[in-house]
Amino acid sequence: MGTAGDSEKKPTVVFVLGGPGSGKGTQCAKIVEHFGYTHLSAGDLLRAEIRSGSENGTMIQNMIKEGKIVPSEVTIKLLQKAMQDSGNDKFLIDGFPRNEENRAAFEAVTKIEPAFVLFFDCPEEEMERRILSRNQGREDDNIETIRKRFKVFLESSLPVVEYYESKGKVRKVDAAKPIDEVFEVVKAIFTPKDEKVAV
Ligand SMILES: Nc1ncnc2c1ncn2[C@@H]1O[C@H](COP(=O)(O)OP(=O)(O)OP(=O)(O)O)[C@@H](O)[C@H]1O
Ligand SMILES: Nc1ccn([C@@H]2O[C@H](COP(=O)(O)O)[C@@H](O)[C@H]2O)c(=O)n1
Ligand SMILES: [Mg+2]
Repeated sequence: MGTAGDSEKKPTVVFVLGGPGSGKGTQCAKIVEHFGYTHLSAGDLLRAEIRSGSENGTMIQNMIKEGKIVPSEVTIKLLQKAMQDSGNDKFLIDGFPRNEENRAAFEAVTKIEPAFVLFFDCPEEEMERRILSRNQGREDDNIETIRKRFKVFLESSLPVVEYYESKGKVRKVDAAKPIDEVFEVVKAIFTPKDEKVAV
């Protein structure tokens, strides 16, 4: 991945946002299969950092348990390294930016603007149902932390979506539908205009 001032082409970045349990990871896996992007989940990178025994591990673990947002500096370093290591030039960045600090810091450090923001819109009751039946052993998938995550989403993450909406960059998808129906809509968003079949 290039840095500011490099002549090399900037990577394509799509931010994938939506409430906890809205289906970001599920849909990203399908986009990867069909469109050749590399999927980087900020939450997964933070969890891997805890497992690696890093000096930030305890801080990250405590913040995730509380549903709080880890300082941008930490998350952006992990994202940059994963982008470099991938060898790809197009990325789905899932669960980031989660607040205004994440957004501004990523832009300042990488000088990358997202191509667009894929936003999964889903009612809270449906997201809660999905998380409580997810069974992936996540320490934050308990009702107490889920409620905190919903609060952070409303107060800190939705304003980021609104910021990109004001720039005309948001592609909003109804995420309450079954997985394959959601993906039909997502597929149309990623399919280049000249490849779309007229009906
Ligand atoms: N459209 C859907 N309909 C029903 N269940 C779904 C749908 N999309 C995802 N799920 C299920 O809901 C759960 C949460 O999905 P997923 O992990 O993709 O959400 P997420 O947005 O990445 O959540 P988080 O923000 O907590 O990481 C998973 O068990 C997944 O299989
Ligand atoms: N930009 C981010 C993304 C995530 N976190 C922390 O990880 C938790 C889980 O994130 P998921 O996307 O996997 O649900 C999240 O609740 C935050 O605690 C973060 O700090 N910054
Ligand atoms: Mg996820």
